[in-house]
Amino acid sequence: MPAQLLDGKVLSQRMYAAMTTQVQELTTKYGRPPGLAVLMVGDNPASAAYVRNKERACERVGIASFGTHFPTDVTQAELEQTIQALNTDDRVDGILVQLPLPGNHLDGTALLLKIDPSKDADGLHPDNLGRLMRGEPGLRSCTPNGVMEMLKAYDIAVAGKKAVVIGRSILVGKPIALMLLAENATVTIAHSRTPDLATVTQEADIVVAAVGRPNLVTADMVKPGAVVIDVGINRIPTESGKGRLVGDVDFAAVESIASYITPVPGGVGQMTVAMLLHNTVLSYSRRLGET
Ligand SMILES: Nc1nc2c(c(=O)[nH]1)N[C@@H](CN(C=O)c1ccc(C(=O)N[C@@H](CCC(=O)O)C(=O)O)cc1)CN2
Ligand SMILES: [Mg+2]
Repeated sequence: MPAQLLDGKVLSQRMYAAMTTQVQELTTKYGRPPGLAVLMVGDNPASAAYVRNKERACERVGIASFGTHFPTDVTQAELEQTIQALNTDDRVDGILVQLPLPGNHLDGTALLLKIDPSKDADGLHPDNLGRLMRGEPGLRSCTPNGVMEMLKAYDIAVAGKKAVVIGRSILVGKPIALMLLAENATVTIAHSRTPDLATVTQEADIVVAAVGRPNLVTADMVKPGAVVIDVGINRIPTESGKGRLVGDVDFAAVESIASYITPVPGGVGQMTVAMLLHNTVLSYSRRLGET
């Protein structure tokens, strides 16, 4: 029997519907909508598309967006001043810097440190990452939080399960490992220096692939009945020249072995934007003393 799809499209639509009502009520109560500021530098086409998706999603649920687009040669000081101004702008509840930054002249970590942690919609400030590590409330990073939301929505038990996370990035690998641990999974983090990756993943009840390499996870690496979460986003060339989006998992082969699997597109990526909006509303609510 093929695996059941974990449908990020359906789940994110459901979240948007609920958020639309919530945002309407909050806007009436407090006299202003929640606001999200996205800083985009340069013109990487994929980043521009993600930023457009974020702005469209905000518009759909009634969140105000304050997008700022900078040329590639913007200075670090100019970006830091913009962040400082957004920190004190009462219309803004969430701030994020779209990644990756172009060139080598900008220090992304230094920019993140400038964001007021209570407005850190991406959950990437060390304060929020530290809160995650300590199990304290804070803003959680969007993609990992979206994965946890998917597992919850499909009633997939995590406690007591063996989870293998492939990838150790600060954006996905490390935070998802901590979130699975917080839900009492036994977590292994594998990476490019892990010898014999297949032996490690074959043990897993839950596999999370977050590396950015097409077909990294093949059928022989997956235990029958495992839950497979594909966080990879890889655009591969096609004859038409348009390119095709694939994840890190050989979907066609793994689908017949796993119990649940996320598609790409239409899986985790959809949840990333939904969780960003969720964080913006959460930050607004906390800043106004709602929660
Ligand atoms: N500051 C940040 N930068 C980046 C993040 C992030 O969370 N914060 N994540 C990625 C890019 N990203 C959001 O920024 C993102 C990636 C993918 C999707 C998505 O909806 N994917 C769709 C397919 C879309 C397509 O066809 O290209 C899907 O999987 O269905 C949304 C957001 C790196 N940078
Ligand atoms: Mg996806």
